[in-house]
Amino acid sequence: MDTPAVEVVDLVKRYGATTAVTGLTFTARRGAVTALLGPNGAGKTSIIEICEGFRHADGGKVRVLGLDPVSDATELKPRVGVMPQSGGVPTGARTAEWLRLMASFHASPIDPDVLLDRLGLASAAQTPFRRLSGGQQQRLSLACAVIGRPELVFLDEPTAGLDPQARMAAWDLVSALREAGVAVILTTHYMEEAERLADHVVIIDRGSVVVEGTPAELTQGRREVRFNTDVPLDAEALEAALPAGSRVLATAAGGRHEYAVAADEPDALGPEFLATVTAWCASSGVLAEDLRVRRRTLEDVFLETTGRELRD
Ligand SMILES: Nc1ncnc2c1ncn2[C@@H]1O[C@H](COP(=O)(O)OP(=O)(O)OP(=O)(O)O)[C@@H](O)[C@H]1O
Repeated sequence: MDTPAVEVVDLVKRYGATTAVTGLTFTARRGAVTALLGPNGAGKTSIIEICEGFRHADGGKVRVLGLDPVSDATELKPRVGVMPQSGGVPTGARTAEWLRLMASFHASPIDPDVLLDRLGLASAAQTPFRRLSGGQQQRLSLACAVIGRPELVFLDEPTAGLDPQARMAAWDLVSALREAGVAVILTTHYMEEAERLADHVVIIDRGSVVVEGTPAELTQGRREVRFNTDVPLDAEALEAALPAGSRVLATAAGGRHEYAVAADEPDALGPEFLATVTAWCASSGVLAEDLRVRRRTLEDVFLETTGRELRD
């Protein structure tokens, strides 16, 4: 049981001329939720599908529960739960019937009726897959991934498109799996989801890890000063007055000029830093309104490490 749930070392994946994963390394612990975050096209699905044994790597090492996902696929299959992004359920299959069939392939499955109830699918038990709403189809896929009580489950965007109630139910299920000692590898575009569920967050951009840690480690000590003014400021001059590595982000909205000022290092934004900002404003004859020091969220860290420009 000492081997990690997933160990990825120097992973490389190419599609023709595109290198989607460029020497990526991370480890996911057993009994923990590991979230892979990244902008569109960062390489998350490629990594997950290689770990699931659905795609071949072009370089590096991947071990899942200590085994090779391709050559040990038969041994891994009953121990690993997979939630396919596009359902994987025949269109005519009825919800409960399909889940019972999936349960029959496992030695000690979760009771299908309990799972249907838990995921709010009891009223759709007799409905064929094609008549389920998108959110119901998504929840049935999630149920299929966990029905066999896997040691490890891969969830690729499990709550994409779910309404808030269904998302909550999915979060409760993921938390319950973790409590039961299951390792969960999750991709998501919802930062709140990662912040709530993940023990470890790996932020990926352009096929490599840009930063990783617990949500607390990634956000701890990281603060920013926000304020707005009715006249534009010389942001470069403010930046020059602050300790090296500080950044001033300016945006204009509703006739106001808004500023977010951040320090480079965690804990660098203290009382003196704040005093420097307000003194600079005073010397420029500018009143900083709605001034506040706020803790930065995982979303702030994500945008800072992966940039703000749109991806393809
Ligand atoms: N089968 C394929 N053939 C060619 N290129 C592909 C293929 N699958 C993925 N890619 C490319 O590899 C890169 C990584 O894609 P991937 O789907 O792994 O990213 P992702 O992080 O999961 O993105 P998203 O958040 O949009 O789901 C992208 O540039 C994508 O266009």
